[in-house]
Amino acid sequence: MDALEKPLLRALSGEAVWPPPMWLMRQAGRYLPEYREVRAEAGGFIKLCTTPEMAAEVTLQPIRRYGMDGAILFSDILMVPWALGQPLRFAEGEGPQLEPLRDLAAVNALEVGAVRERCAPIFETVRLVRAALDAQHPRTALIGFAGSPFTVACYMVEGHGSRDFATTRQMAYADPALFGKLIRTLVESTTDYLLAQVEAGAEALMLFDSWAGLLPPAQFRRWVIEPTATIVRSLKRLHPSIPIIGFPRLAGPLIGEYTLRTGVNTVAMDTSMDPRFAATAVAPTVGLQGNLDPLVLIAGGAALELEARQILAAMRGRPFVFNLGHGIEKVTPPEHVAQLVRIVRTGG
Ligand SMILES: Cc1c2[nH]c(c1CCC(=O)O)Cc1[nH]c(c(CCC(=O)O)c1C)Cc1[nH]c(c(CCC(=O)O)c1C)Cc1[nH]c(c(C)c1CCC(=O)O)C2
Repeated sequence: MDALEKPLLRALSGEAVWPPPMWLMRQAGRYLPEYREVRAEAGGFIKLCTTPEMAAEVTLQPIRRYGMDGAILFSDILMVPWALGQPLRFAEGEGPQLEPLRDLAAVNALEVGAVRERCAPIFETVRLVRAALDAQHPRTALIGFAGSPFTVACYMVEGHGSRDFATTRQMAYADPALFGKLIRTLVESTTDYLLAQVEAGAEALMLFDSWAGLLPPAQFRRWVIEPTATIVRSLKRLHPSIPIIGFPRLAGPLIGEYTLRTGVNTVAMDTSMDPRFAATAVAPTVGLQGNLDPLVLIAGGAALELEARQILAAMRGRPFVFNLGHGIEKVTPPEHVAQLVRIVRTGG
C-alpha cells in the first residue's frame, strides 16, 4: 500500500478517517504470552532492545494478533541515556535504575557523539520491522519514538521512577544553567536519534512526555514546550511530511498551547483528558489520539464497550487515532484487546 493510503498516516496528517485507525501504547509487552517467551529467551530487557531480530519479533506480535494500524518500535525511552553512557539497568519488579546525574561533570561526561553508533541495533530493528510490514502488513504504519527531554531528564537526575520527581524539579529551579545544559544535550541527541529512525524506515514519530504535567505553567513552557518545539522544527526541516505525535501527559488545559507552539501534528490525550475539551482546545486539523483508561481494558465486557463508544462519539468527524490514555497494564487479558478492536472497527 502507498504510504499516503495507510489509515494511521492519513489520520495523523489531519484527515478524519472513519472508523478511526488504532494502536495501543505498550501493545507489545508482558500481557502477551508470546512476548514473555521472547523476553525470557533474551534474558535482560536491554538485551531484548538491542537484539534486532528479537525486538522486531515483539514489535510485530500485536500486529499479527490484532491487525493494529500502527506498529510501535520495541525499545524504551531510556535507551537514549544508556547510549549517552549513563549506566542503566532494568531490575525485575523495581523498574529502571540509573546512576543519578547531579552535577556539571556528569552532564559533561555524556557522549552525544556515541548515540548513533550505540543505537545502531535499534535502527536495524526499524529496518527489519519496516521490511516485514511492507511484505506482510501493508496497511500498518511503523511508529518510531523517543522520550521528550524533560521526562528523560527526570529519570536521569532522579535515577529511578518517582511519584513527583522532586529532585529533578528542584534542580530546574536551583540551577537552571545546569538543568538547561542537560536539556540541550537531550534535544540534540533525541533529534539525531529520531532522524536515524526515519532514515531507517519509521513513518511517524511519537514523543513521550509522561511527566510533563508535574510542571507549573512557566516551567512547562520552558522545559516541555520549548525543547519539544526545537526537536519538531529540526525534524520537519529535513522531513517536512513526517507526522509527529506529542504526548504531554497530564498537561490539562495547557494542551492547546502545547499543540500550537510545538508544531506536533497530533496530540495524544492522557486518561484524565476530556476528549470534548481537547477538541475545543486544538485546531480542527490537528489529530487527537487516545484515551481509553487502561484499567477498563482489564475489566472488559459492558464497561469497556461503554467507555470506548463514548470516546468514539466525541471524536467522530475529526482526525482521530484510537488508543489508550497510558500504557497497557500487564494483567490485561489479551481477549479484551480483541474485544476493543471489534468495537473500534465498527466505528462506535
Ligand atoms: C516512562 C516510560 C518508560 N518507557 C516508556 C515510557 C513512556 C510511556 C509511559 O509513561 O509509560 C515508553 C516505552 N516503553 C516500552 C515501549 C515499547 C513500545 C510499546 O509501546 O509497545 C515504549 C514506547 C517498552 C517497555 N519498557 C519497559 C517494559 C517492561 C520491561 C520488561 O518486559 O521486563 C516494556 C515492555 C520497562 C520500563 N520502561 C520505563 C519504565 C518506567 C519501565 C518499568 C515499568 C514496567 O516494568 O512496566 C520508562
